Amino acid sequence: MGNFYAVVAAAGRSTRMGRAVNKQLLDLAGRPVVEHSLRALLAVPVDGIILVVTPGEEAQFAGALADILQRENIKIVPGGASRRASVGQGLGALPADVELILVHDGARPLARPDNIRAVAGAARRWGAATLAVPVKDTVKMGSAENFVRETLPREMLWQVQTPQVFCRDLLMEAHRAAARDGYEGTDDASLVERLGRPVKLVRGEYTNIKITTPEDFALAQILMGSDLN
Ligand SMILES: Nc1ccn([C@@H]2O[C@H](COP(=O)(O)OP(=O)(O)OP(=O)(O)O)[C@@H](O)[C@H]2O)c(=O)n1
Ligand SMILES: C[C@](O)(CO)[C@H](O)COP(=O)(O)O
Repeated sequence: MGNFYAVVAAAGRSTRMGRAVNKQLLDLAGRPVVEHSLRALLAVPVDGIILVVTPGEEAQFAGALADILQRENIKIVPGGASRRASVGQGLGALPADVELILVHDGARPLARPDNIRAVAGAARRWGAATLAVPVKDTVKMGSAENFVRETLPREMLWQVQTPQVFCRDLLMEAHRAAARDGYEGTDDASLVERLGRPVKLVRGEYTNIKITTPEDFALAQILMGSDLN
């Protein structure tokens, strides 16, 4: 298949990290968090990356990533008020001839190139695919008063990650429909699901964590220096 581009969403506010600086610019093993995410994609390889950052932080990202930006085909664009809007901004900056689109969180620095190749292969076959891992804990649905309503069937539950990969036309249609309907969702796969189209689950690694809270960052520091990822 033709051009394979990535959109990396890095335009969040890092509220749950509770730090003044964008979590994607924190130093993780000598590099900004987001640089690890970019390097994993470039190793796949992808043909180019649109890096979506918080409006007003473009210069900060450009400075922190100066070396890699000089060497690689990476374009920085400002994001939007929600993750869906930010990815939408990234989609708008893609070249016209892109056929396969990968969407990744800038805050997932531990994605492995072999897993990324696997999810891209599944998207080529099925149209849409996401990395995911089977849920390990028992998951219960709670009521508003915190009483258990239901124990969900664990053998069918997956914890969904990024990268998620899509054929261009399908992802574009899903984003147009979501924007039209005011549907935000928490990932891109859910925008495709609501069109009634299949999304293939590709088993990834438990180490592909998203840095959301300070304990995630501490865990990422441990994992980065270990042979577990
Ligand atoms: N308007 C937004 C919101 C989120 N993201 C990105 O989507 C990914 C997943 O979001 P999350 O981890 O929730 O990041 P934040 O929104 O920054 O976190 P918080 O909710 O704690 O503020 C992150 O890489 C984040 O930068 C984005 O590009 N644009
Ligand atoms: C896209 C994602 O990382 C898949 O797990 C996740 O849904 C992002 O959610 P968040 O609420 O924006 O952290």
